Amino acid sequence: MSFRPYQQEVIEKIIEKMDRLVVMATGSGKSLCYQVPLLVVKKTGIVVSPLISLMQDQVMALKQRGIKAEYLSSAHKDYTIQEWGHDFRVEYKQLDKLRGVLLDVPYAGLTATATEKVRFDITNSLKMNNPYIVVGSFDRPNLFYGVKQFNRGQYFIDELVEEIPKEVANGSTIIYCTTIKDVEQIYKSVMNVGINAGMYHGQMDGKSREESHRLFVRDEKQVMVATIAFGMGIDKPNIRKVIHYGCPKNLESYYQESGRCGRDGIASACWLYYTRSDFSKGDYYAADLKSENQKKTVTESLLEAQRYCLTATCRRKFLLEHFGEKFAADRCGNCDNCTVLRQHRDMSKEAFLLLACIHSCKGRWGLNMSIDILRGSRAKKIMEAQYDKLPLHGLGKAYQANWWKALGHQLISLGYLKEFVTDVYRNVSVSSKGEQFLASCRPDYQPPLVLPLVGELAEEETRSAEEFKILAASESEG
Ligand SMILES: Nc1ncnc2c1ncn2[C@@H]1O[C@H](COP(=O)(O)OP(=O)(O)OP(=O)(O)O)[C@@H](O)[C@H]1O
Repeated sequence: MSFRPYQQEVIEKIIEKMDRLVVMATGSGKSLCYQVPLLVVKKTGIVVSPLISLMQDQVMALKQRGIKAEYLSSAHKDYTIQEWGHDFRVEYKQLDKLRGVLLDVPYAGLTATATEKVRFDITNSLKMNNPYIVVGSFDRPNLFYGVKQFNRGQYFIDELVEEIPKEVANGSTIIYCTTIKDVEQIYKSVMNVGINAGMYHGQMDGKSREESHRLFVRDEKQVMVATIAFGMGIDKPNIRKVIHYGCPKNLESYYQESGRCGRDGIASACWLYYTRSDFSKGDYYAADLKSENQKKTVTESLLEAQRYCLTATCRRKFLLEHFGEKFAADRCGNCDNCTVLRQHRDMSKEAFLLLACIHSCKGRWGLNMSIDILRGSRAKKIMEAQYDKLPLHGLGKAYQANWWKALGHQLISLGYLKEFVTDVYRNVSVSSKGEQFLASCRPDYQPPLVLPLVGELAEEETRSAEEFKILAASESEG
């Protein structure tokens, strides 16, 4: 066996008793970096893990190789660290106390998703002494990334189940759900079509979870339907598909969970299915949080996950840049946005209306307000602000609200609009690029703005575009 990038140097440094911080992609082989030094120096190591399933997985794999290992876990609760991306886990901050007990023992922090701020927090909180820091690429080139919009209901579940390979030889699949109720429903549907599936969530007792995990790892269950309790650290080489049924709360979780896919390096796919209501769960996620700052962070993180779902540009580039890694090309050629041929259309007129309306609202509202104005709403808040008097009021009736939202999100992802969080509210304003576009427009002329028809923009496109043309013509005649 030869080492993978960084492994040898990291192993050597720990043997030299240097503290280390290792940030390497999912599936890149971080475990070896702390396991091998212990075997070489023949000493016991303490591994602190954030998830019970991760401990089970590691202990199981070590025992299979004849290495003595045990785990101690909290009795009932499955800890997850969704906040990993923005804040270093509070309990982990206490690990520096071990410094006074375990003298002359090197510390190693290993993660797949730490941003620069979190790296600093880790080395600081663990009082790392002149740590050796390794930051590898986050890219997983063999993974295909794709996103689809869905509407809740049995019809969609049947469609989703159809996409699961029926042959065990085709590898296994994980379906991540956002609620236990969804896990149970999808599990039932998968079993109904004769696919041998397992289930894993935090309300199952420890024994059933362990059994379910074991059967999946041994290929006795072909599909695992799970909440994110079955997440980080699951190391099964032949997972060919990771499906997210519902948008995750943040991209750190998404990267970790989708990172279970294709760990043997063979081409595999990560599909994320979102439904629009997923994006309004920010309040729910933030409900238990005390500080305004934490609430804002959760809202912003969900917003970033929403942007990932709605972007029409390269998904890999988007993900990598989220983690602060520059991806030189504009297209990776291995995501839906880079490979699917999409219809395009000149949306200059519609973009002009939306930008002009948002401009009139002066960044004081979210996207929905401008859409309501364009669609001619006479709701109280519109009348109170006298937005019904704007010349744009009602000019966008021909399109559904969701169509306008999809256009708005495209304009955000292309930099014509900026969405930002104030308190916990999401406001939208016109960016300088959008201002430039507006400056080049007149009511009867807009320079071409050709956009791909993604998601809801593609739906009802022909009918609405025709109606819009008729409406626009009658407005200009009148
Ligand atoms: N040098 C190597 N040669 C071959 N296989 C390796 C090597 N290093 C690690 N692996 C294998 O790669 C897989 C992924 O390794 P590991 O579980 O340590 O990844 P990780 O970096 O901890 O990922 P994650 O952050 O996603 O949990 C494992 O199956 C491991 O056995």
